[in-house]
Parts: sequence; C-alpha cells; structure tokens
Amino acid sequence: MGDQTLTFPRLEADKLEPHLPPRECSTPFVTLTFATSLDSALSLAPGTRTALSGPQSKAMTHYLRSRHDAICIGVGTAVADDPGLNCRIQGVGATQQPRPVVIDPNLRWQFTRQSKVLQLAKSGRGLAPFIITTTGTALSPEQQDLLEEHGGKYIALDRDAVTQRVQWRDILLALQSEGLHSLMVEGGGEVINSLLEPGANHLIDSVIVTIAPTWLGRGGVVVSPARRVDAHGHPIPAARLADTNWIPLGEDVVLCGRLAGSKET
Ligand SMILES: NC(=O)C1=CN([C@@H]2O[C@H](COP(=O)(O)OP(=O)(O)OC[C@H]3O[C@@H](n4cnc5c(N)ncnc54)[C@H](OP(=O)(O)O)[C@@H]3O)[C@@H](O)[C@H]2O)C=CC1
Ligand SMILES: Nc1nc(O)c(N)c(N[C@@H]2O[C@H](COP(=O)(O)O)[C@@H](O)[C@H]2O)n1
Repeated sequence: MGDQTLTFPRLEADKLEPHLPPRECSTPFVTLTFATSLDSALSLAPGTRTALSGPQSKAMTHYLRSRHDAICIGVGTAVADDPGLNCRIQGVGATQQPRPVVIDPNLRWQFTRQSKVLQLAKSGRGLAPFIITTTGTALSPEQQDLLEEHGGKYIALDRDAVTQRVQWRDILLALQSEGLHSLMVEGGGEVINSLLEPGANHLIDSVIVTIAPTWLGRGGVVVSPARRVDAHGHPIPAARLADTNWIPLGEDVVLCGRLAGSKET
C-alpha cells in the first residue's frame, strides 16, 4: 500500500456502519478483517507482501482503521510486510491514529529506526506499536529504548499452560487496560486461524473481508481454521457468517457479517 492520502465515500461508509464498533464502547469490540483471494489466500507465499485490495477497498480498510482504537497483526506479518499500520484517510489527524499491536511471543521482530511504523510515528503520521510478548522473554534494552523513544512499549503476558500460546482473552484485557476498546485484527494467516478457533471465536464481534477477483495459486498463506468434528467424529464447518451484507467496491466485494452461533444476539 502506498503513502498517498485516501478518501472513502460517505455512501459506502454508511453501509459498513452496522458492522463497526459503536462510537463509545467499554468492552473490547473485535473486528476480524483481511483481504483474500478466491482461493482463500492472504499472500502469494509466507514472508511475501501481496497487494490484493483494489483502490476502493484499500480506502475502506483505512476507513476501518479510523474507526478502531487499535490494529493487530502477528509477528509473521510484521516481518514480511514492514507495515505502516496507520490511517491515511484524508482529515484523520495525529490524535486519531489507531495503535498498532504486534503479537510477538518470542521477540522475532527486529524492528529498527528505519521500520515504517516507527518512521510514521516519528513524523506524527501514526503511533508506535505495543508489542505483546510473553512473561520471562528477555527484552533487548536497545529495542526497548527505541520502542519507548517513539511512544511504544512491550506488554508481557503469560502463556496458556496447555497451548503455550498467549490467550486472546488476555490480549483483549491487556489492551482494554491501556484504554484500547476496539481492535481490528488484520492478520496474518496464523493469527486469523487461531482467532477463528472455537475457544476464541466468541470474542469476534464483526467480520469484514475483502474478496479480490484473483486466484493466487497453491503455496500461499491461507485462511483456513482447524477442522471441527461433531460428537460422532464427523467433520462439520469450522465457522460460518450470519447477517451478511455484500458490498461491491470497484472490482472487489466486501463481505460483512457476524460469526453464526458464537455469541448470543
Ligand atoms: N491480505 C491481507 O489482508 C493480509 C495479508 N497478510 C500476509 O500474511 C502473511 C503472514 O501470515 P503468517 O505467516 O501466518 O504470520 P502471522 O502474522 O499470522 O504471525 C504468526 C505468528 O504470530 C505469533 N502468534 C502469537 N499469538 C498467536 C496466536 N494466538 N495465534 C497464532 N500466532 C500467534 C506466532 O509467533 P511465534 O511463532 O514466534 O510464536 C506466529 O508464528 C504475510 O505474507 C502477510 O503479507 C497479513 C495480514 C493481512
Ligand atoms: N486490506 C488489505 N489488503 C491487502 O491487499 C493487503 N495486502 C493488506 N495487508 C494488511 O495491511 C498491512 C499493510 O498496511 P500498510 O499499508 O503498510 O499500512 C499489512 O501488514 C497487512 O496487515 N490489507
């Protein structure tokens, strides 16, 4: 995605409104949003940045960023994309920028002063990231200083005793205590697939997916949550959307909905 200022028409924004966090929300509102190909791929290969959204749906993503307190990605995406994670919608100023959140349990992201997200923070066009890591992981004092100099910080959380992962519920609670009440989870594949699992998907309030009219081919990073089975061991769908709204935007279509059965309505 480039650096130019974007606009998103009011008419299209109104169609998204039922799928967005309320202007004031106290509990964490979670929007799962990403761009996918027709073969459910986020990118051509692991570690590869791939443009899928057309100009209109790209502007839509930035409009979504303007409507959330924070944007969450996994360390795989941070390393692959060197993302900016700011909002480039015209008129959105420094004080309205979302907080980037990077889940990096093992401190694999070797960001530098040249990393895009820090450059944007330095120039007042975005915020420095909060990096979710795990308790007991040795922080590098140099990385910590660099992060804090730009206004970011590390947040260390305990791993779940069984999965050895940081639990989504704990991430949301930690962000809430930082005053971040709405989160858009952008990716990548592992992060999205883990959020769609039965133990976590009740935390998702809204799903907004850009579908681009292209097949990326095998070998890409794919959104495909773990297979579920019924009481007899027969396969059942992993998840399904309800209350769907399909919004054509240029050559893409934006699919909005909520996860069927994961929350009481
Ligand atoms: N089209 C789109 O909209 C988007 C595309 N992308 C693309 O996706 C690709 C990256 O995806 P991927 O490689 O899957 O990496 P992810 O960005 O999903 O990061 C995965 C890593 O995050 C850490 N992690 C922490 N908590 C969790 C959790 N609960 N579940 C899963 N992972 C967790 C793990 O790190 P550790 O192994 O150290 O524990 C894991 O390896 C890139 O190519 C990027 O361009 C990314 C975002 C959006
Ligand atoms: N909505 C959307 N469409 C695509 O085609 C994409 N490749 C992505 N990727 C996500 O956006 C991040 C890059 O953001 P910046 O432009 O650098 O701010 C990238 O890291 C993915 O999270 N999204």
